[in-house]
Amino acid sequence: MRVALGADHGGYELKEAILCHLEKQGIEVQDFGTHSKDSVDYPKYGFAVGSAIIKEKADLGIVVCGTGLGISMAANKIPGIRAAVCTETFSARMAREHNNANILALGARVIGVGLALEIVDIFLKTEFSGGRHALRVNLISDIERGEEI
Ligand SMILES: O=C(CO)[C@H](O)[C@H](O)[C@H](O)COP(=O)(O)O
Repeated sequence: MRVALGADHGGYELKEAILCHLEKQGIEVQDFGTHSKDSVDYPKYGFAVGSAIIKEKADLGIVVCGTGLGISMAANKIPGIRAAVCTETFSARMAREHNNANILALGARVIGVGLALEIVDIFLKTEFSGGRHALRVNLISDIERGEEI
């Protein structure tokens, strides 16, 4: 599995913890920055991670900002990206199982590192269950294409 990782300054420290956690497990990680706590603009990092997924350079993405909100909004502007903000493990599992989310968004000012790493592990190990959920995810794609549903 290849994971694309990105954060703004608010998410920088949690991103570093996630990077270390995933590398310890032998997971291939592409780090799109930011690389310090200096103030930066979160849309650039949401775009970089989302683009890596769409270009098939990574299988799943993880983005982090203060709340997970702004960076997920930016990533979700890319057609084909389904970024889900998760603050607990149940939503992380459902985001993959039911919504086929391809990016996990975390808020470093909302949850602690321990919970964030548990959420990451669950998100990465859960498979999309397809079936009726695939039909619904396809309807999201129809909306992206400007179709009426
Ligand atoms: O985009 C956000 C909110 O949706 C993130 O939490 C940012 O990290 C936050 O807005 C950055 O705020 P700062 O005051 O510039 O550190």
